[in-house]
Amino acid sequence: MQIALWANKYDLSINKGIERGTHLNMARKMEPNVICDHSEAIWEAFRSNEDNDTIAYVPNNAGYELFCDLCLADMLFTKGLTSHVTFHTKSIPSYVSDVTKNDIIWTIQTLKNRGDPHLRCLGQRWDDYMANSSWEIQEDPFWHYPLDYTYMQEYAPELHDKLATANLIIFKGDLAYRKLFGDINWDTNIPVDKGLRGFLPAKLCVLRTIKYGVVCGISEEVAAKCSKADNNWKESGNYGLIQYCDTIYVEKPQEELAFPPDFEAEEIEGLEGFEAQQKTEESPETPEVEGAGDLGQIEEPAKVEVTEEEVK
Ligand SMILES: O=P(O)(O)OC[C@@]1(O)O[C@H](CO)[C@@H](O)[C@@H]1O
Repeated sequence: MQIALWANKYDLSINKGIERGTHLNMARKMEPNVICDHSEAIWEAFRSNEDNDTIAYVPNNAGYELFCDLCLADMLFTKGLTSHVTFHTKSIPSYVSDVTKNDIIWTIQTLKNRGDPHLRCLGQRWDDYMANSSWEIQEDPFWHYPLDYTYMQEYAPELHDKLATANLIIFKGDLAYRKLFGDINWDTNIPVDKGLRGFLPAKLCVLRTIKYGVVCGISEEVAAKCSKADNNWKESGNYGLIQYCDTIYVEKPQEELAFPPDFEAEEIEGLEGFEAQQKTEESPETPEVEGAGDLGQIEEPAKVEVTEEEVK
């Protein structure tokens, strides 16, 4: 999970420089910077499931982050912790590197044709999982609507119902975090279930490096330690969260929010014309890039002294 978490550093905005083979080392180095770690509860959710072991995976950036997400899904699948994975993708990217269905297909096909036998083997295995429907990809335009996820049930009920069939939903990345927690400037110590404001189609977890000010589930003490270690801790991408929720917070404060979206369902449906237009445009073939797969230069992060008890 930590490997998939720290792969979230590699969005196009902070990936600079080229350095080979450093992701595992980086994930090890960054371990103390996971300032909220609900991994045990997540593993327990995998272990305790009785009749439903489907996982819904909501990936974030294409490229190296997606590769790590596929590796995590592969590990859960091959270890028997799930027998089915649905990858939920945006129909069109909100941010240039957001994963689409084509990115997953392209990644798998590219791996299948690599010279490296390990990568080829992964590509072949994932292609087989797709072919026998153990893995599937489901696109939905809701993911790129300007709506936080509390609006899913109303504006994308089928997507909500599909997520509700999962034992666990894995959300990746900063943007998903903002949409989960409504882009609200919460006090960091607001409990995760409260921040979700009733959005809980199934048990969920989020793997996110913090790149923006929305943070929940962190005690005041831990937040103070982070600020002391790094003034820029909410934007640097050097602090990580592995958070879990399986309890519905009943009170719905949605009406009290200052900025409810100011448009009707028909206007959202109007987006369909735009999507149709996008689909008719041929996407250019992706060129073979020198050094593709290399990782970004890793800056030494400021370490935060947080005790094991504090991150749980
Ligand atoms: O979502 P990701 O890839 O982890 O984060 C990339 C990012 O640019 O996208 C978000 C929305 O613009 C920002 O909060 C964030 O900095």
